[in-house]
Amino acid sequence: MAEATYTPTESVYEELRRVQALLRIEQQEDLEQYRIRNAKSTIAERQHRGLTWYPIKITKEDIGFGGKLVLELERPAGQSQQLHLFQVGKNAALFGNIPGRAGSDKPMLQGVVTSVRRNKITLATNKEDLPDWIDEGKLGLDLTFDEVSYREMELALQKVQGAFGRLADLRDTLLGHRPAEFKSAEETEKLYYPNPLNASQTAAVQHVLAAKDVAIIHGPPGTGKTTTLVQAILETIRRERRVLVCAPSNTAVDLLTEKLAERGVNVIRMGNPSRVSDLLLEHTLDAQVMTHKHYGELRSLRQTAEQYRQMAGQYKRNYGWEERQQRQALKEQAHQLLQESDQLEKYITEDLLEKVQVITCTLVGAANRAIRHLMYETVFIDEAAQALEPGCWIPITKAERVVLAGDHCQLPPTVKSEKAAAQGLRETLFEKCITRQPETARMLQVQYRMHQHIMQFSSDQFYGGKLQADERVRAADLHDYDTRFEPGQAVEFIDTAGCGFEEMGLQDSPSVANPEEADLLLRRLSELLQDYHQRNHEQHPLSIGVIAPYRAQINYLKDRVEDMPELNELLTKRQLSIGTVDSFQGQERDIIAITLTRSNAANDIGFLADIRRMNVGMTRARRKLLMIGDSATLSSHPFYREFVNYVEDLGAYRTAWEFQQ
Ligand SMILES: Nc1ncnc2c1ncn2[C@@H]1O[C@H](COP(=O)(O)OP(=O)(O)OP(=O)(O)O)[C@@H](O)[C@H]1O
Repeated sequence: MAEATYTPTESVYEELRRVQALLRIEQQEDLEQYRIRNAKSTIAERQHRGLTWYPIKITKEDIGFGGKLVLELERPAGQSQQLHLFQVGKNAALFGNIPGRAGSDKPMLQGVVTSVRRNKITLATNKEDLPDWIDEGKLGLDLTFDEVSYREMELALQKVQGAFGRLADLRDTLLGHRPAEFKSAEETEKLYYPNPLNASQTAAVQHVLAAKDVAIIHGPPGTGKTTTLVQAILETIRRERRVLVCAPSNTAVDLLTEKLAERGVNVIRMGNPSRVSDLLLEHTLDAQVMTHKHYGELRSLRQTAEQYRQMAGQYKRNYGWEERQQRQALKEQAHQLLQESDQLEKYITEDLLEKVQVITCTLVGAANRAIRHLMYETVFIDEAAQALEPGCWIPITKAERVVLAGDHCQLPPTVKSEKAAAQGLRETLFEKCITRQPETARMLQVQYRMHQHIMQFSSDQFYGGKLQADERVRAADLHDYDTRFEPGQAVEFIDTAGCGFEEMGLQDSPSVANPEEADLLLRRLSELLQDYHQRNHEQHPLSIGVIAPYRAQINYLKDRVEDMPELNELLTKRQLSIGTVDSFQGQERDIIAITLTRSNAANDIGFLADIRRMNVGMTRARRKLLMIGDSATLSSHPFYREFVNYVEDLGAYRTAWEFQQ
C-alpha cells in the first residue's frame, strides 16, 4: 500500500463545510445575477439579452413522461436571427403577458427545454393541463434560475459529510486523507480486448482495473483521453455488471454515449442530449422505453386516457348537474388510466435499467428520479477537471469505486462569484486528488495533434516535459499540408515591444482592445495564406482560429475581417473562427493565431496571468501557432518570459518592425 504524502491542514469535515459555504455564496451570486438580468428588466431588454422569446405561439401539444404536457413553441420567423441562450436541459417558463399582472403575479408555467431549433423550442412542463390564462394576452418564454443543480450539490455534500462505510473511504481517499489502494500486478487481470492503444494509454487502462478506490486518467491536449476512457469502460464492464459514466456538460456526455454505442455497448443516456443524432436519440431512455415489449400496452393506456380527457373537455362549464357528474367521471377515469400508465412506465424503466451495462448522464443527472436509488460498482467522471467539486460528489455518493478523467492544466470550471472563486471554489476534486495522491494518476504521454514545436513549450511548462508528439504529427507543419507554404516555423512570435501599439480601455468595462496589434495579426495571417488555394483542398480545407483574450479585441477583429475579402470568405465558410479561448475548448485548428492584446506602461497583463487558459489556447494548434504580443508588458510574468526565450531558441522570434517597413 502506498503512503499518502499529503499533510492535511484541515479535517475532511472542515474542508467540506468550507466548500459548502462557498457553494452557497456561489448560489447567491448566481441568483442575484439572474434577478438583475431577468426580473427587473422589460421583455424587450430580456429579449435583447437572449433570455426571452416573445411573442410565441403554441404549435403542438403532446403528452410526455408521467402524463405531463409537452409543448412545441414557435417565435415569429422575422426573429430567426435574434441570438438567445436557450439550450436543451435548461429550466424555462412559459408566461402570459397580461395587463395588470406583472412581477410575482405574472402567470407562469414551468418546464425544461427538450429541443431547440431555429424558431422552435419544445418545453416539457410540470403540469397535465394547460392553465386557464393561456388564452389571455400574448405568450412568451423566459429562461429561469436553475435551483435543482444547487439543491443536488448541497444534498451530496451533506451526505458525504455524514458518510460512513464505503463512501467515507472514497471521500477520505479523494481528499488525500487515506492512501489509495491498488491490486498488485499479479492480482490485476490482463486486458481482454485487443486494442490499438499506445503504451501510456494501455498503462492508464490497466491502472483503472487495478484501482480499488480511485484512479485518475490525466489527459493532456490531444493525447486520446476519450479513446482511453472508452477502452477502460469496455474492460470494466466485462468485469462489473453496471457502471455510471458522467460528465459536467451535456456535450461530453453525448460524445461518450456515441463512442460507447459505436462499440456495441448497451448504454442508456439519461436526460436530454444537446445534439440531435440518430445514434444518440436511439439510446435515450425515452427511445429505449419504446423498444420494450410492454410499450404497446403503455401506449394504448395513454391513448384511452387522452380520449377520456377530450370527451370530458367537450362538456362546457354551464351544463347541468348530470353533465357535470359525467364530466367528473370521465376526468377521474382519465386520471386513473394515467396513473396506471405511470406505474407501467416505471416498471419498464426499472426493467431497462436493471439490464443495461452503462448509464450515461450529467453529474446532476445522476440524481434523476429514475436512477437516484441505483448504486454502481464504478462511477466514471469525464472532464472532471472542469467540474465543481460539489457536482462531482453527486455521482460519487452512488459509487464503490471512482475513475476521474481530465486535465487540471486546462480550463477550470466557471465560478460566477469572485469571492467564492478567490476562496477556492475553482479548485476541483480532480486537482485535489491528483496533487494530494499523485499515485492515483496515470498521464497519457503521446499526443496526436500538434507539431513538436507547438507541443514542447506546453509540455515543459505543464507536463514535466513528458509529452511526445506521435510521428504522424511531429513534423506536420503547413508546408507538409501544401508545399506552397513556406517550410519551417510551426511556431512564430511577433513582438510588438517598442512599436507604440498601446492597448485601449473601454469606459466602464474591464475589456481592452489593441487595434494595431489586431491589424498586424490579420495582415500576417493574409500573408501566410496568400498561396493557399481552397480549390486544391476541397476535401480537407485549412481550419483557422483567431483567439483574443478580450471581447473588445474580438469585436474589433470581426469588424476588420469584413473589410478583407479573402479572410471574410473563410469566415463565412466557417473555416475561420474568431473568439475567446473558451469558445475553442476541446477543439483543434490547423492554424491558431493569438493576439495577446495587453500593452501598457504598468506591465499589467490582467487575466493573461491565467496561464492554464493560455495553455488551452496554444494547444489548439495543429500545424501553426502564431502569437503576437508586447514582450515588454508580458515579461512581467515568468510564463511569457520563458515563452519569449523558447521562441528565440527556436529561431521563431520576429519583431513587428519587420512588418512595418
Ligand atoms: N493510440 C492511438 N493511436 C493513434 N491515434 C490515436 C490514439 N489515441 C488517440 N488517437 C487519435 O487522437 C485523436 C484524439 O483522440 P481523442 O478524441 O480520444 O482525444 P482527447 O484526448 O479526448 O481529445 P482532447 O485533447 O480534445 O481532450 C483522435 O483523432 C484519435 O483517433
